Amino acid sequence: MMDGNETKSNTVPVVDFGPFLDGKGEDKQRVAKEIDNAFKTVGFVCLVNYGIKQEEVDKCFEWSRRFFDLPMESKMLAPHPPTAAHHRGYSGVGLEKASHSDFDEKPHEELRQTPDVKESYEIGNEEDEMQPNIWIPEEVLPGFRDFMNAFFGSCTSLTGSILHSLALALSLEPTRLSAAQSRALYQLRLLHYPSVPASLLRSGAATRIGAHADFGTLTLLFQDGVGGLEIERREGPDGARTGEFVGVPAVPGGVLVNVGDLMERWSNGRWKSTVHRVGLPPTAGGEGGDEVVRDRYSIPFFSTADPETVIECLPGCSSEEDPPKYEPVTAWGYINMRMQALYS
Ligand SMILES: O=C(O)CCC(=O)C(=O)O
Ligand SMILES: [Fe+2]
Repeated sequence: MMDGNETKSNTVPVVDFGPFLDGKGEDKQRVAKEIDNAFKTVGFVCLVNYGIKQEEVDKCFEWSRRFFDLPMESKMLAPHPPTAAHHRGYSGVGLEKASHSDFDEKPHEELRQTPDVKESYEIGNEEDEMQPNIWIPEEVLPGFRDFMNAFFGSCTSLTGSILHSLALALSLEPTRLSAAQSRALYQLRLLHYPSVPASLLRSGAATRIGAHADFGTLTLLFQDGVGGLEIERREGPDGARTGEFVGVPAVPGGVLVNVGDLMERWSNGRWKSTVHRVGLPPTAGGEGGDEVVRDRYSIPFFSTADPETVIECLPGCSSEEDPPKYEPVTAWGYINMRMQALYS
């Protein structure tokens, strides 16, 4: 449950999603308000009882481990294409560099000097003809593809339920937001951050994932217990930015959900897309030690609106004092512009 104190100290509010999935009208309304509040002030919420069994999440982490444990030549049977436009398959350490939400070439070039020590595997909707999946051959990891497709379905369904709750918070038709994401052109990402000397992360010579905001509407983020995720602290009822980062420890049985830039835009800034990064876990030893930080796995699931959707201020998100701040843009035009910045 969220309360005022938690918001002030800016830990990510923990919300029990069970009553939204199974409860009556007033339960749904209460949960919707809690999520609305978390997105207004922090930009992140941690859901428990969210309808995907922990067993299924654990299995996904196991498959991820098995995938990344494969020899390089096997992983390279499903290589990420050299272009940003087709974002599927395996990327080795140092290939992708997260960037902040500006598109200025110069700072981005400088940012690229600091490598992200991570490898990733991107999976999309099997129906997505624009970006077909790039699987490793079935015999290399039998069952992997079926499992990932099923997990993709579970995450899609959870995303739909969260969108229903957000529509409720705005007093809109329950399907007002989910209908704009009906094609589920989403992205499931397996991430592995190999172990790395703590000194490199501490000095900034390397990062795990640099500070960035997500592009889409909502991201689900499953973390293991290693730690190191940090989000920019926001304060006050309008979630003002502070430029300071705070750690977000994993909550057992919880999934993080965060707002992306497209959703911030759609909601006219009501829901905040908060900058986050992964660095040195708080448990890493003291200054100057030569210890190695153990490897870390995480599983983000990125959702976005259907490409042709025009993203313009949602009903209930503007007023006379707070008129629409952004030009209408199609989801496709917006995401494309952001993807170019990643691999350029
Ligand atoms: O690994 C994490 O916990 C965060 C990953 C992330 O922010 C991303 O892939 O966009
Ligand atoms: Fe992210």
